[in-house]
Amino acid sequence: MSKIFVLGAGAMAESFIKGVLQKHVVSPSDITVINRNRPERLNELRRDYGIRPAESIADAEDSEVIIVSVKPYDVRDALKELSPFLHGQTLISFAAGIPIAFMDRVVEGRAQVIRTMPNVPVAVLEGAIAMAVSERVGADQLERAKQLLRQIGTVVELDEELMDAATAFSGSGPGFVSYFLEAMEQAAVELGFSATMARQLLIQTVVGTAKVLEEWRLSPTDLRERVTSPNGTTHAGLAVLNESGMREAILEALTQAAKRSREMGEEYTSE
Ligand SMILES: NC(=O)C1=CN([C@@H]2O[C@H](COP(=O)(O)OP(=O)(O)OC[C@H]3O[C@@H](n4cnc5c(N)ncnc54)[C@H](O)[C@@H]3O)[C@@H](O)[C@H]2O)C=CC1
Ligand SMILES: O=C(O)[C@@H]1CCC=N1
Repeated sequence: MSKIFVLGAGAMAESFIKGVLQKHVVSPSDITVINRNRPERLNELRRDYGIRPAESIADAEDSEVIIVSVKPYDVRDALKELSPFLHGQTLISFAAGIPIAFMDRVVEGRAQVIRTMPNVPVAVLEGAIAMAVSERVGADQLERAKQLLRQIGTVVELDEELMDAATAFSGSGPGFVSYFLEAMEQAAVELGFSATMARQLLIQTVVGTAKVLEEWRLSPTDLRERVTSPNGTTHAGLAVLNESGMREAILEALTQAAKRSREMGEEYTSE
């Protein structure tokens, strides 16, 4: 694989680096990372992964792939700084909400822009990666980008108008699932468990559930029905969740998350 330049050294960038290095698709010395704040962060990443801290943004010039992993409100400035060093490289953005047309405009067409919404499980090669591209991206570059991202997760290409929704349930998804688990863990503690003991069973329950859904090709409705015995324990618990409006709350949570993605796109790209 070619050289990769990573712009921004936060949580999502680290997950990406961890994932691609596990697959040996690129060697650590071929990953150059730049960060605006906290220079010690680059030393941490060098120590943990062997990546190369960038000397300056100009180092992007030598890379074939550039990962944009700065916060949405930093994308404009980051791309402006990057722009003089672009000459057709593939630019893969992780930023929530920021449209392809805006990025194309800021870099004045000097890069092939691919908008993605990955999630943190790319670090363990179990990412869910939504991807949108414009017609400006060449077939070869698109294929190479997909090959890279497929190493670290499932890639789903979709129309850009669906990216805000994908951001809500797969980008933010690990946060929502963790929230549910936080509540389960708290309940387990109330029921007499230690948090550590409960977590062991809870995490395995989520991993096992996901695997059954995937391997047996069941819908969540099918699996829920298999687990729910008439008048049994699951039935008793689900009755409470239904009465409490859990389903409506989830719908509203994802609607608001998607709306926030759209809003960020508008807020941080207005001239
Ligand atoms: N954290 C997550 O689970 C996910 C995040 N994303 C997206 O990934 C992007 C990064 O998110 P996080 O890693 O959570 O953020 P973060 O805040 O942890 O990291 C962003 C880093 O970018 C650096 N930065 C800002 N401007 C820069 C510039 N001009 N040049 C170089 N470095 C610069 C900051 O110093 C910071 O270390 C965001 O756009 C977010 O929407 C997407 C999917 C999931
Ligand atoms: O919360 C956020 O805005 C980012 C985007 C998806 C996950 N984290």
